[in-house]
Amino acid sequence: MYLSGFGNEFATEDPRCPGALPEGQNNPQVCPYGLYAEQLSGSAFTCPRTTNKRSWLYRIRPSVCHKPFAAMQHEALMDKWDDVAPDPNQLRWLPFTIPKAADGKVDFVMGLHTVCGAGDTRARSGIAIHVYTCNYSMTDKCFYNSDGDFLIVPQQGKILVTTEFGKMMVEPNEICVVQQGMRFGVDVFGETRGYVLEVYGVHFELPDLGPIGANGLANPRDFLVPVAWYEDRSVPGGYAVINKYQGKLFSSQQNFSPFNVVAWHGNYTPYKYNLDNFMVVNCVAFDHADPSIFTVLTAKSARPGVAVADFVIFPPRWGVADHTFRPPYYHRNCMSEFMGLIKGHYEAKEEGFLPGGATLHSIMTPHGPDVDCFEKNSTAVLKPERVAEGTMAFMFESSFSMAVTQWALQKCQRLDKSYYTCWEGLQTHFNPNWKPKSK
Ligand SMILES: O=C(O)Cc1cc(O)ccc1O
Ligand SMILES: [Fe+2]
Repeated sequence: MYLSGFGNEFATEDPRCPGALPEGQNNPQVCPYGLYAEQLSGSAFTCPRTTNKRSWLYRIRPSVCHKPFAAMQHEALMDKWDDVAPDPNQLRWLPFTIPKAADGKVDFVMGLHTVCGAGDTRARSGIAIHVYTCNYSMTDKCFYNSDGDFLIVPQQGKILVTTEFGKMMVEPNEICVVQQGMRFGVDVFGETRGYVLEVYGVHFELPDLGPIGANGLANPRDFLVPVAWYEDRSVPGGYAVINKYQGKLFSSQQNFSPFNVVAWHGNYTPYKYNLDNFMVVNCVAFDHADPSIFTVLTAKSARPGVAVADFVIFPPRWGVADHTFRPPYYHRNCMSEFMGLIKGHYEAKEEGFLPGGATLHSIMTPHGPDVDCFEKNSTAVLKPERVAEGTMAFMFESSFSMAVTQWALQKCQRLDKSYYTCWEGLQTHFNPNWKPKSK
């Protein structure tokens, strides 16, 4: 069961406790069912109404009942970018390795590895891109991020995301967003892998549609929000609340489940979205449109039109452009482009870029179709054609210049050193005697 709509004001009660939401006020002297009222603020109190975000949670015990936080070891999570040497090369990773259950239990939090990022969690400006590879459900353990929002892209294995707001089942080809501060746990059902885009200090929004009009791309009604669900469970052995704070992990113990919210209302929530619902808009005449037409969500910077990060997808669609080289053009970009593949293959590179792998084309690093793609599409008969059928590639595009972690460059051992060779065979076709066709 889900509520629907992007950024709506929602109100939901676990059906076991009708009337749990106070009527007409947020802070009654005594809340219904003897619950505690707790506000979770996702924006400054004074933000304009259009960007003001907060929710009221009515819970069995408030979040403040916990033992002190202590630092935890986690070597693969990073937010310090200065101790890695810059590398402007085109980078490609083979599918990131998922730990086998026989080699040890790894849950979502312990399976998070930072690939690249930029900025500063303390200055509240920047991004990080992580992958998660795990084989075990978080047990008597939840996580929350003080540094920013997580946009989670499952690639292999569905994940059951239990949050303070309720539960979301998120399958590959769906995404979910868990915003700053929201506590959540992840259950897995086998070997599991996915990608995470973290943004510090901003939230994701639907992009403006401009001349497209009132409808299209990701429609607000297709965003799903969990309904209230609680468990009144004491955990005498200790329940671990893990916090990412200024890039480091901390753990604190409490003796009850944090998923004890009986009812909540507000507009600051986790949500999920099925990528099949994306209404693709594209060129129906000639030329290749820029990939911004495929933006699902954007985290805006203060500069008009410049995103901290965009989440862009390359969904199945028709290719119909006349007298056009239809695949992506060769280009250099003032933005960083990190790409991942959920399933199938990517139209600019049929080989080498595999589901569960990734590429990074950094600021002004040239890239584009490989040799096969160029040759094939330079001579193809241009009839209407299904493009990217059965596939789903995506891009995290950012205005930040990102550092790549030691883990991603070396430790993970998935960097494909031969990536550059996919362009080496591009021949010159230059013919100085070429003449325009007489009309
Ligand atoms: O580099 C890429 O493959 C992503 C991309 C796709 C596209 O259609 C146009 C520009 C672009 O950066
Ligand atoms: Fe690109």
